[in-house]
Amino acid sequence: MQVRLAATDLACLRGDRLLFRGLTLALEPSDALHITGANGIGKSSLLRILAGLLRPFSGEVHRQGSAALLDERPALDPDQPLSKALGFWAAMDGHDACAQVMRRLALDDLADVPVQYLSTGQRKRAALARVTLQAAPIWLLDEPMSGLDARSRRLVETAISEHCAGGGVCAFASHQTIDTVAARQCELGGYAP
Ligand SMILES: Nc1ncnc2c1ncn2[C@@H]1O[C@H](COP(=O)(O)OP(=O)(O)OP(=O)(O)O)[C@@H](O)[C@H]1O
Repeated sequence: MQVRLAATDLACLRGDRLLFRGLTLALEPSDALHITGANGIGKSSLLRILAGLLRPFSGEVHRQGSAALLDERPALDPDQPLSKALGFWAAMDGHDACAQVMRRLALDDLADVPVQYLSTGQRKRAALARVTLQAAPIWLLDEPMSGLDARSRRLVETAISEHCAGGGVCAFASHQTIDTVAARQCELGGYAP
């Protein structure tokens, strides 16, 4: 799999606040990066910069391969049953792996439940299903473990380790460790001018 995610000398300004600067990273196939730091330090901002959704104040991002971002907005139609909401995106992405991905994330029993009625943990697994269906080699996951019970946590950990074992890369922001991957650490410490 041709995949690489690199960033050079990144700085991020939000409002009038410089969140971080001088951040350089490079992820090769099968690499995982665990982004840590206090609330508001800039983890989500960094993931959005890496995804190409937010312009860095300075520095550059290079992506070889497409990226899928998991954040609070999974872009699943709230009025549709989960299988149809996911199926829409699977069709857009040109494959029919929906049932298989739902099974792997233990979502089959929720196939007929409208997205808006999913619980926090169910919604998180549904969002990861959406990311999985994108078949992008670069995963950018914002708090993939928050709100999950032990069983869901294992499912998500397995999905991430399988993605990396298959040659994908994964950068994730989390206050929790993910036991199944040997992730490098990127601690955002804040910038004191
Ligand atoms: N659109 C915006 N304009 C100005 N400031 C913003 C904007 N979006 C976020 N911020 C600020 O940028 C800072 C970093 O936010 P970010 O969501 O990246 O932090 P985080 O490390 O992911 O936090 P958490 O752990 O709470 O999720 C916060 O102080 C936030 O208020």
